[in-house]
Amino acid sequence: MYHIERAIFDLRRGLPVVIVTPQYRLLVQALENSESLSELAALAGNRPAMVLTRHRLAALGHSISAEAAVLPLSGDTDAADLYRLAVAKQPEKSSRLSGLMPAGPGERGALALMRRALLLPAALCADIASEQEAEIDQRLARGELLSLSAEDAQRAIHGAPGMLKRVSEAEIPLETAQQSRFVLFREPDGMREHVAVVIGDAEGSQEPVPVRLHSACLTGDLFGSLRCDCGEQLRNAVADINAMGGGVLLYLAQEGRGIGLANKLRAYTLQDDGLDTVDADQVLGFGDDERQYSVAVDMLRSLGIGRVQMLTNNPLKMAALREGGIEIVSRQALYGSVNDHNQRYLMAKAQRGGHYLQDVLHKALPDR
Ligand SMILES: Nc1nc2c(ncn2[C@@H]2O[C@H](COP(=O)(O)OP(=O)(O)OP(=O)(O)O)[C@@H](O)[C@H]2O)c(=O)[nH]1
Ligand SMILES: [Zn+2]
Repeated sequence: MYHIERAIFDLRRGLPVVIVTPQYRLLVQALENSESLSELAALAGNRPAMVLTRHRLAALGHSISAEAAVLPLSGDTDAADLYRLAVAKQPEKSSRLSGLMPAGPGERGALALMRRALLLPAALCADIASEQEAEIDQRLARGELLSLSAEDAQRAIHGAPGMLKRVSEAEIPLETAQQSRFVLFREPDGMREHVAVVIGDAEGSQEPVPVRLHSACLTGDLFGSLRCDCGEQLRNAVADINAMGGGVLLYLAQEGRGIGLANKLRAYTLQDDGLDTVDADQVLGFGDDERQYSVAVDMLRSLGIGRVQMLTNNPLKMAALREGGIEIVSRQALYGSVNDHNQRYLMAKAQRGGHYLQDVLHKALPDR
C-alpha cells in the first residue's frame, strides 16, 4: 500500500502521478492544485481532460448513471475555467459539457485518490503519448514520479486493509465525566487517527453500552460555531454517557461528513449563496454523506463491545453498526440547540438526510 500513501501526498503537494491500467497510462493531477494545463500537457504529450463525479455533473444539470465521466478540455481552457467547471454553482457555458465520455478505471482511480486525500473530487488526466514514454520512465526510475495501478488507486477510498492499531492511551478526567480514558487508534496506512473516550468501566462490558459516534467538526467542537449543533452535542454526549453510568464516545476523523475541512469551508460559502448543506456538497462533487463507519465497528470490537445503546438522531449510523454486526439495543436522541444560524442546516438534515430531529425542530420552530 505504501505507494498509495505517497501518491496521495504528491497529489496534495500539486505533483502529478502516473496511474497504470493494462491498456494505457495516465498522468494525473489534482484539479485544485492546477494553475494551467500546459505543464501537464507537455509532460504527457497529450491535452488533459477533466474527470468529474456524477454528483458534480448533476449539479451542472447533467445526469449520468456511472460514478464519473471524463470531459475533454479545449486548448484555451485557463485556470478560471477549470475552477468554474469543478466548483461554480452554475457553469458559465453548458456547451462545455459536450463530449463527455465514461470514466475508465484509471480515471475512477484518480478520483478515489482525490477523495482519500480530502481534495476537491476533480482530476486532470492525460493519456501518456508514445513519444513521452521514455521521459516518463526516466522520471519514474529517478523517483521523481510515482506510479500505481488503477486497481490500487480505486481501493484508496476505503483506506488500507487490515487492523486498526491501538496506539496509546491515557486517563483524562473531563469536566462532566471524571473517570475518562482516551484511547487512540491509527488506521493501517497511517493516514487518519480516531479517538475512543472510554467513560467509566465500559471496556469489555457484556451489558449494552451507551455509545456515541461523533464525527469531527473543528468549527463546532472547538470554537462553538453556531452554524451547526456539533459542539453542544459533543458536550451533551459526554455528560449523558456519564449520567448513564459510563460508555464510549468515538471521536471519528470524519470532518465535514467525510469531505474534510477545506471542502466544508467551501460548502459553507456555497450555503451563504443560498444552497442547503446537501446541495452545497453536491456542487463540490460529493454525495449526501461521504462517511464510512467500518472504523467505528473496528474500534468497538477492539474495546470488546458488541451491544450498544446508541445516542444519535442519524439512521445511517445505526444501519452501519448493525451491518458491522453490532447489536443496537436502544436509541436515544441527542440534541444541541436550534438557533438562527443552524436552523436551516438542521431542517435539511431532517428533511433530506432523514435525521430524527422533528421533535427539537418542532419545539423551536412550531410553525415550520
Ligand atoms: N459537508 C458538511 N459537513 C458539515 C456541515 N455542517 C456540519 N458538518 C459536519 O457534519 C458532521 C456532523 O456529525 P455528527 O455530529 O456525528 O452528527 P450527525 O451525522 O448529524 O448525526 P447525529 O448527531 O448522531 O444525529 C461533522 O463531521 C461536521 O463537521 C455542512 O454544512 N457541510
Ligand atoms: Zn459541526
